[in-house]
Amino acid sequence: MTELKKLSEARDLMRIERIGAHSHIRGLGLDAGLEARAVSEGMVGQCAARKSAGLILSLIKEGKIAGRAILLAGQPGTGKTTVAMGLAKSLVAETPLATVFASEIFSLEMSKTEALTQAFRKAIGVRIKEEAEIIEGEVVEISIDRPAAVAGSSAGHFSSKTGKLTLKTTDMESVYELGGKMIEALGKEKVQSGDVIALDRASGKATKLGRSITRSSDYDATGPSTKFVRCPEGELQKRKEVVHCVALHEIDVINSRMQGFLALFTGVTGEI
Ligand SMILES: Nc1ncnc2c1ncn2[C@@H]1O[C@H](COP(=O)(O)OP(=O)(O)OP(=O)(O)O)[C@@H](O)[C@H]1O
Repeated sequence: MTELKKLSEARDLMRIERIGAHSHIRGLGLDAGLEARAVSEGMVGQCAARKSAGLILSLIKEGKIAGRAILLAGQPGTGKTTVAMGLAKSLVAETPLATVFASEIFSLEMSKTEALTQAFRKAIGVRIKEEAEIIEGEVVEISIDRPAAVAGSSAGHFSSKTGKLTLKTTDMESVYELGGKMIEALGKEKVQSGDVIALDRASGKATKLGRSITRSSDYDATGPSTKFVRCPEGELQKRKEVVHCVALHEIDVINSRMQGFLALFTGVTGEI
C-alpha cells in the first residue's frame, strides 16, 4: 500500500520542491516528553522556542487551537520560519506551509485582497480519496517506435511516439498499446524489462515498485537502492484507493484552466 500511496501524489504535477535554506528541517526535534533534543531533525539549539512550539503542536493535534494564530517575533534570521516549518513537518507529511512576501501583497498585478486570499487558500490542504484503476505487473518487454522526424517538429517530440508494453503477473500476460503521455512517464522512471511497475491509467502516471526477484541474478552491478519485489499475483488490472493531497489554491488554479477540476483525475486520452 505504501508504494501505491506514491501514485497518489498529485501535488508533483503542480508543485516543485526546491532545495532551499530550510530544506534540512524535518521536524521540531523533540522527544516523547516534548523536550527539545540538542541536535535533531535538522534543528540545532533554540531549545526553549522549539519546546514552546511543541506545546502548540500538541494543542493542534488535540484540536484545541483551531482558528487561532501564533506570532513569532525576533531578529532577522533567528529561526522564526524554521520553527514554523518544523511545526508543519511534525504534523502529517502533507501539511502545507505557505509563505507570503511583502512584494506580493504590494503588487501592481494583484489586489491585496486577492494576494491574501491566495495565501490563505495555499495554507489549507484537503485530502481527496478516489478509486483508481491501476495496472500492476512485471515488464516482460517494452518497445518504443520513434518515427522519422517530421520537418518543423522537434525530433524528440514524445506525442509522435508509439509503443507496446508487455506486462505479466504470475497468472496472466497482456500487451498494452502505449500513448505519448505514458511513454514519457515510463521514460522518466527509466522502466526496463524485469521491473515491477504500477500504472495509473487515468492520470498517466507510472511508478516503479522495484525489480522482480526472478531477475535478481541478471546483473551483478545493482546499486544499494535497487529494491527487489515479487511479481504481482492475479489480475493485471486492479481497483485501488488513491489519495490526492492538494491545497485549496491548487484546486482554484486547476479550475481556472481549460480542462477544469476533472483534469486532476482523468487523462486526456483513452490510451495508457
Ligand atoms: N535552530 C535552528 N537549527 C537549524 N537551522 C536553523 C535554526 N534556526 C535557523 N536556522 C537556519 O538559519 C536560517 C535563517 O532562519 P529563518 O529563515 O528561519 O529565520 P527568520 O527568523 O525567519 O528570518 P527573517 O526574519 O529574515 O524571515 C535558515 O537557513 C534556517 O534553516
